[in-house]
Amino acid sequence: PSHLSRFMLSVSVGLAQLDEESKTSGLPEYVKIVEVGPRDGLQNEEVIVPTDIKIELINRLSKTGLPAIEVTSFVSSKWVPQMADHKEVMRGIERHPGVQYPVLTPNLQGFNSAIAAGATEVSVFGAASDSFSRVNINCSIEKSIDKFEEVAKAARNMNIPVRGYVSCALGCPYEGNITPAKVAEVSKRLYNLGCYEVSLGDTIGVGTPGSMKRMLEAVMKEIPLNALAVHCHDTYGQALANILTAIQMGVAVVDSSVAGLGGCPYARGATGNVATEDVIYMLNGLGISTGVNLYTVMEAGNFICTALNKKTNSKVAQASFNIRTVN
Ligand SMILES: CC(C)(COP(=O)([O-])OP(=O)([O-])OC[C@H]1O[C@@H](n2cnc3c(N)ncnc32)[C@H](O)[C@@H]1OP(=O)([O-])[O-])[C@@H](O)C(=O)NCCC(=O)NCCSC(=O)C[C@@](C)(O)CC(=O)[O-]
Repeated sequence: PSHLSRFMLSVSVGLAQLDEESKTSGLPEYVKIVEVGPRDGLQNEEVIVPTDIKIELINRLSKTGLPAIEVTSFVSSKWVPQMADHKEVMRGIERHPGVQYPVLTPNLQGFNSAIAAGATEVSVFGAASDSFSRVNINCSIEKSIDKFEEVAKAARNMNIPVRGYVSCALGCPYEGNITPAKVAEVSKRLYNLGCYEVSLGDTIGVGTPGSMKRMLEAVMKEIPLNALAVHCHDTYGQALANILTAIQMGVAVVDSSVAGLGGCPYARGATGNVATEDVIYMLNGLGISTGVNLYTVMEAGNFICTALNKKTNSKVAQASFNIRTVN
């Protein structure tokens, strides 16, 4: 719609000036967005989303300029039936040059299936809470590290990059508070076993800029800043503030989910991830480049929300589509 295009154009006109500002503000000039909607978003839908809809969503996201799209999980379909079509999705998507397509692999069995289906990047997912680890992947933190080491070893032999998640980095649905020291310890172990990047997950969205800052200060003592990402859920409405805090501390990789889809089946009450649209809008406003076209992400969000018959969680998409209705 023309008014929406005009709005986007006016936003982009201001970007050149803002770009100059970000160079002097101490903020990163570029932030990499890792789109997790097709996995973290769709794993939490009550209905099983048809495979062709997932493939179409990923294909649309691939055309937005996003540098990384988490595609699916090679986990047990008894545990997460929503991801049971992992092979078909992995094989069905169009891969665009310059876009990474990571998939979750909790153990060697998942890794081997992922590689057989054509995966070229994998993620292991640990937790800073032993209780959450047991509920989510059926083993202690200690045991999970052994399994991740097996994955990392196999991946190294094949030159497959491995990303690592630390869930419950700002709180656990079963244990409550998690100390920054524990998050730092698990992050360091993932980094040392070969994860090129560690994504710190506020799985239930309870963090605040204060707890984010304290947690990052502890983690940054153990692993390099350029190996850190943040993964914020928006349960308490703090996600953008938490991300801004992380960016101000130098973190330059942010996970987000188109239309704010998401949650974790093993963290009751956890709502969606921060919406990709809202993150891009904020970064655009800060003059930080992402290489991602906001409008086409909104279109992809509109596609999946229409397919799922639900309302977007993105405030930016809601506002933009409201402008359309009003005009
Ligand atoms: C991890 C397992 C598989 C362990 O499950 P397990 O039962 O402990 O595994 P097991 O080794 O004892 O094997 C039992 C059965 O599972 C099968 N199995 C074993 N491994 C696999 C595999 N990789 N793929 C497919 N099947 C597998 C295996 O073949 C066997 O099958 P059976 O003989 O009974 O028919 C299970 O607990 C599981 O699937 N959990 C689901 C984990 C999950 O996907 N959670 C949600 C994502 S995490 C998240 O959302 C947080 C994050 C990442 O977004 C960050 C944040 O927000 O904080």
